[in-house]
Amino acid sequence: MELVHSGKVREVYADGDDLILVASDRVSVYDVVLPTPIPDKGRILTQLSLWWFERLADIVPNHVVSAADVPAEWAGRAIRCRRLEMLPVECIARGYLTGLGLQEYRKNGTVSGVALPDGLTEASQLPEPVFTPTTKAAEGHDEFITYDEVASGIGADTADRLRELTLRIYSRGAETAAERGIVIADTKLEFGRAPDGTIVLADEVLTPDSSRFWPADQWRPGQPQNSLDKQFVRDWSSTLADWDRTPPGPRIPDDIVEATRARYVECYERITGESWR
Ligand SMILES: C[C@H](c1ccccc1)n1cc(-c2ncnc(N)c2C#N)cn1
Repeated sequence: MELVHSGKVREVYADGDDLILVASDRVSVYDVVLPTPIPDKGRILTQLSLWWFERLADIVPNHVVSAADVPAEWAGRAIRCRRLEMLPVECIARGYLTGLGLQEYRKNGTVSGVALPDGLTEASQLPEPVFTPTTKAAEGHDEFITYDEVASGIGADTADRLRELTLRIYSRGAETAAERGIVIADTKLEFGRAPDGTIVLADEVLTPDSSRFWPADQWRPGQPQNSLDKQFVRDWSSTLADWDRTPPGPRIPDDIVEATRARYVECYERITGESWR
């Protein structure tokens, strides 16, 4: 099986006409992959994606061929998916302002060309979710692009469809999570085009790796929010005086690994209502 794409925490292999998307147990903080695996992280996030794909099928078709027909060594953390012509846009929906979106807003009062109200601050909830696409930068951080730039790149109809789908999927996810005490502040989606031209939801969907998950009962606009999944690792890593946040990073202590694993289990169980087995 040929490796065709490698990301910080996932790989894509070619298998005949299909692809196999494999999620590892690696965790990345501050864009650095740490050397200590979080047991079951890959399985938990893969099963969460599958749960969302099923519940979003009324909104958009997806790329899943099979979650079972994958090599045994990757059982539970790999998805056989149909090969699509991926669209060159990171489709980001934001319901809250933070991260690079907040930085862009503070510079221009807009994000991806979308004007936002004055007076917003760290973790402000936006009046309504906004589509803030970025490019897929080969190196470094993705760049914000305007909706018009997306349209000039892939056509107005496709751009309109991506915006509509991104916002509908985010709203469905955010509403579902809010009922379970979780704020999904933003999410990144990727779409591809099937041979018949249909726009298909690909990649992973509404996971803590592709989205910001915050505990709703701790939401306090005006300050950085705790990440539901990664906060233990972030807090631990910020205590390290001698790590300059460059790879490979220090080994994560066992207690932080276990607490982080428990948070991924909690994300899965609270969102799906199912016990992690
Ligand atoms: C961004 C993502 C990625 C994942 C994991 C590691 C590095 C990159 N990726 C997805 C495809 C892709 N290509 C064609 N058809 C598809 N159905 C998919 C999917 N999903 C290529 N890359």
